[in-house]
Amino acid sequence: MDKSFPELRLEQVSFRGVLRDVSLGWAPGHLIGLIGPNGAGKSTLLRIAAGIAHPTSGAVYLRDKLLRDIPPRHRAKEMAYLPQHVPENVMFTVEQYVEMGRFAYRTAWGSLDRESREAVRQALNTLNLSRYRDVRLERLSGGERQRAGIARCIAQGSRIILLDEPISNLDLYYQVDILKRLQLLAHQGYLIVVAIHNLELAARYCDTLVLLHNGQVYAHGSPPEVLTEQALLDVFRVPVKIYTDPHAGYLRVSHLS
Ligand SMILES: Nc1ncnc2c1ncn2[C@@H]1O[C@H](COP(=O)(O)OP(=O)(O)OP(=O)(O)O)[C@@H](O)[C@H]1O
Repeated sequence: MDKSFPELRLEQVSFRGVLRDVSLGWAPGHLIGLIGPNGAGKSTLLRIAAGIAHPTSGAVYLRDKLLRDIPPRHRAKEMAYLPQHVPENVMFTVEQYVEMGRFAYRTAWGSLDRESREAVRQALNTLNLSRYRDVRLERLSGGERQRAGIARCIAQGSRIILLDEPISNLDLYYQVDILKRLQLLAHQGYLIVVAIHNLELAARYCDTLVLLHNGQVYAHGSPPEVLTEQALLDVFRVPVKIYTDPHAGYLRVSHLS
């Protein structure tokens, strides 16, 4: 497939005054960072892109098909979605929870095939959760539970992965580890979209950033194109200095207030 062909497309999407006339298109092979202040509409946009909420006007397309016309089981083979909060009070073990990511592949008897069991094993391993496989989700720490959510999405095996603040509860090691893994997956041909508040990590690992402000796209492009001092002042109301770290070579965002 032509990598520049938008796999997932939002066309003039509006939602109850929360999103206004949002048009975006993303191709496989990219890690996209969705940034913006609290209440800007990031979660709403991801829910709409995942087909969990429907736009009040406009449309979402997965390649040439309207997303809302694709049955849930087929959609699950195409895209995975991690909500902002992984449920706490559930009785399932970590393994059972990650297995739910494979629901589209369950046999008519509800069992998992070999490929699914292997996908679950690998995802638990990748997220360093193998030793918790028989522990109930409610017994995990916030960060461990978030990693279980990411494991469930990765186990799903779909080429589009939408993650709402996947690193918000993670320690520094896992923040970097997860972003590196997502970047690698994206560059192997996945389309990955993450809502993220850490602007420096977003700049470092994402190929493209979308800056949302009051439900509209304020800027969309490469990290240096989007992260400008004026844009951050306009959107976050914080004066910042943006510069390239002379030692690391990465963008730094320094608060001036
Ligand atoms: N179903 C809904 N109907 C109407 N308004 C909603 C709905 N869901 C969310 N909102 C409102 O939309 C706004 C944007 O919410 P959203 O969760 O998308 O923001 P966000 O950018 O993800 O914020 P945060 O960084 O705090 O997670 C909020 O003011 C919220 O109250």
